[in-house]
Amino acid sequence: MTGARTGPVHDPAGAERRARAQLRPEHYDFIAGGAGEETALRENEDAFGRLALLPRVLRGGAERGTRVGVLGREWAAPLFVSPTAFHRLAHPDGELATARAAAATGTPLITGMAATTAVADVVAAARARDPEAVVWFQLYLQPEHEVTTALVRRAERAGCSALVVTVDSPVFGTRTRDLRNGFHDLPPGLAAENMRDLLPGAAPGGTRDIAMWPAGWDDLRRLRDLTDLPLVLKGVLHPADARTAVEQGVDALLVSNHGGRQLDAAPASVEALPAVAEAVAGRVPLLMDGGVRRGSDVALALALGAVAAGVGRPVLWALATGGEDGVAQMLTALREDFDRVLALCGGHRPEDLTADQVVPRGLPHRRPEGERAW
Ligand SMILES: Cc1cc2nc3c(=O)[nH]c(=O)nc-3n(C[C@H](O)[C@H](O)[C@H](O)COP(=O)(O)O)c2cc1C
Ligand SMILES: CC(C)CC(=O)C(=O)O
Repeated sequence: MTGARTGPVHDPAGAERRARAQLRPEHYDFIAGGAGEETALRENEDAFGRLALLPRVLRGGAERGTRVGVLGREWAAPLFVSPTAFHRLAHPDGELATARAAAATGTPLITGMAATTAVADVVAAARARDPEAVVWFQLYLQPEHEVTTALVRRAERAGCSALVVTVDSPVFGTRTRDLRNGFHDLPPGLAAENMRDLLPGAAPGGTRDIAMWPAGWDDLRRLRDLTDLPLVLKGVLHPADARTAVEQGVDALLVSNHGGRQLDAAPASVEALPAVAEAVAGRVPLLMDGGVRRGSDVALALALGAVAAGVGRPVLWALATGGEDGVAQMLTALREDFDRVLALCGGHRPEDLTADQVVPRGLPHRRPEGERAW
């Protein structure tokens, strides 16, 4: 059979099940959980399930490629690793394993401020695999400007090529599972390493060290003056905010409901994407994350206006069960799955996917007068 599948099998549900069996229950819950009743969390995946892709046919066999350009760099595929906290909860090698796997597969990595490995070590691990590896740093603006400044300098010195400012977190979302489990602090030996020596008092130990704080557009302007790195705003869902962000000179947007961990009443990320894409009208690149589990999810996100889609939890499940190799296999399988979906949609390049190829599942609601559905 020509073109039959040979690579690693992509099995998102199985990966989570296997990871759950490995992890301490409160750590599994921290990763898997969302805010409130976990509606936004569920909706991220369900919303993709409500969308179908209309394939185009007879478009010929021009050479196919998955590369995309983002902020002046070529990415191997329209796929990146979203920032998630505390990778050493999932595996002793933590962020180092994730960074190596991302670099080895040509996948850009957004490393988190709440990492259990210092950003300099994360970037070094990635660059040891690929000197050209793309690593961005995710930042929560901090109430003390000096702390924000110190974090930005750490990211710059480490060699990160963009700052991803998470703006959906004026306060912490209600993490129902963490409250039930009493999970607030990292186990002994683990710390939010990027915060080391930035706060008075004890060594950094958990979620309490990272302030989620109601920053404003003024604070963003202050950050703009602080650094020449491109700024990406993460967590924008309202088209008016997207417009303001573009006017303020932001370099890219990451449309996200934070994996359903902040506002539980928020729409699924993919549902918010079309209005943001319309507001931005191509002036800056749009990234998205939330519920991306398979190649067709990436394709749907691209068709609706994103240039690339990110994965959060799938990375942690793969890390928990397989360390660096597990993450590399997952990223490879996801890229191959996307490549196949692209081909099946009649596309040769990611940009070939267009909004007219996205249709809601189910019978059409409106039919010409008097016409029967069957
Ligand atoms: C365990 C965990 C920790 C996270 N930590 C952060 C973080 O520190 N900063 C941030 O901007 N987003 C954080 N996120 C949100 C992710 O960046 C991303 O938006 C989300 O996980 C994407 O959804 P997915 O998990 O369905 O792929 C976290 C998500 C999870 C699951
Ligand atoms: C512990 C936080 C700093 C990170 C987190 O859980 C999140 O952003 O969802």
